[in-house]
Amino acid sequence: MTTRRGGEATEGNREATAAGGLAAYLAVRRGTFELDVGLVVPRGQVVALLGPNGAGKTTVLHALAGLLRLTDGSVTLRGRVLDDPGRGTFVPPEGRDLGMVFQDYLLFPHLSALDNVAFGLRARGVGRGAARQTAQVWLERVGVLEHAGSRPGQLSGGQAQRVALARALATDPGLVLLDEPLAALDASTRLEVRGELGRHLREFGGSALMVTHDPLDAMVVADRLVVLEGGEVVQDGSPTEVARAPRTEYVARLVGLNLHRGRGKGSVVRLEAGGQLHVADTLEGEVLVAYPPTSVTLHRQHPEGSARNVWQGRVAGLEQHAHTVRAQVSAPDRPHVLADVTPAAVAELDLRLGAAVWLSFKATDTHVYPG
Ligand SMILES: Nc1ncnc2c1ncn2[C@@H]1O[C@H](COP(=O)(O)OP(=O)(O)OP(=O)(O)O)[C@@H](O)[C@H]1O
Repeated sequence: MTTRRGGEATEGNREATAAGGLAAYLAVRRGTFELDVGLVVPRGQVVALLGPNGAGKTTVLHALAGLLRLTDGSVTLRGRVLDDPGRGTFVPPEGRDLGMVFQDYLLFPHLSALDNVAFGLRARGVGRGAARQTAQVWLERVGVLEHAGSRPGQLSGGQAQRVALARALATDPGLVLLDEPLAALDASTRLEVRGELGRHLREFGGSALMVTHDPLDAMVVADRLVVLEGGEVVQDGSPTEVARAPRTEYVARLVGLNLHRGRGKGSVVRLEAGGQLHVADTLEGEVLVAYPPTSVTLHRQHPEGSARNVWQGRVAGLEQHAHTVRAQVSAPDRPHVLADVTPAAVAELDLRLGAAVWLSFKATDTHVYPG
């Protein structure tokens, strides 16, 4: 084990052990892919793990669950070492103090909802009566007690999801792992379950880690977002921090902002992709500049007015987003810019792929922060 890795793990361990949570340093090699992630989740905290396809989210879950062995690093939960290849420690999945709500981790079809929830407790040696009693409490807590006697086949998606959550939490695990727990639900059920999920995960008494592709699920359910790209953590912060100051193009798209990298000097930022921006905050050196697509206006002629950032490009993409149209404007030696316009403006400006347009936005609509 390298010193750096050992050092990080020890520091994380100390923090999370004090709070009874999860401290992990995960190094996993799978063919050419390398995961290299430090993760501390105190008890009572819900972390959403986000990232593009192939970023390593499932690898993290599987490594924590013991379904995949670490190449290097360690996993400590509630002060107990679960995995540490350097010391030859490995606790198999069934010996870990975990609850799982995986997309493919289905309820047992032949058992009632009550027996599904009681199953995990029975497997941990709890007597039949006590297990069923605890299961009942949990079904009530997640709001599906009236379906206690139903088999999974008789439950709706939302009800089955609640039973799966009750099953995962009933054993009082130190950590619950969730893999896209809301993905299979229809829009209105999702809205309802999304609101409750965060509360249950914060209140059950352990740490929670949820993989999701949906930024809204992450923002509403989680206290903290951890974003992975290429097997590494590229951003870690509260939903508000991440939404306000994305650090990569992927995160910027996720939270719906334009993001450019550049070098600040006074109130001007010279952009890496070419050109320069006028900004309101002055920051010297490597910076990131973010601004919302709603602040960008498109014109057919060179615009009049006070906006300081103006250049010409061509429409390179048009996408319908609820009640607006998101246009991508590209120009040689300039960064791509997203602009939200109304369908009426699309018609009025005769916006179509390849059309020449001027874009403009104000210096005061930009947010500049260290890059
Ligand atoms: N069995 C395997 N053998 C070798 N490489 C693998 C294996 N499974 C996954 N990988 C590689 O590991 C990387 C991370 O995969 P992982 O499934 O963890 O990503 P993910 O973030 O969960 O992606 P998605 O959002 O698509 O589910 C990918 O590049 C993938 O090609």
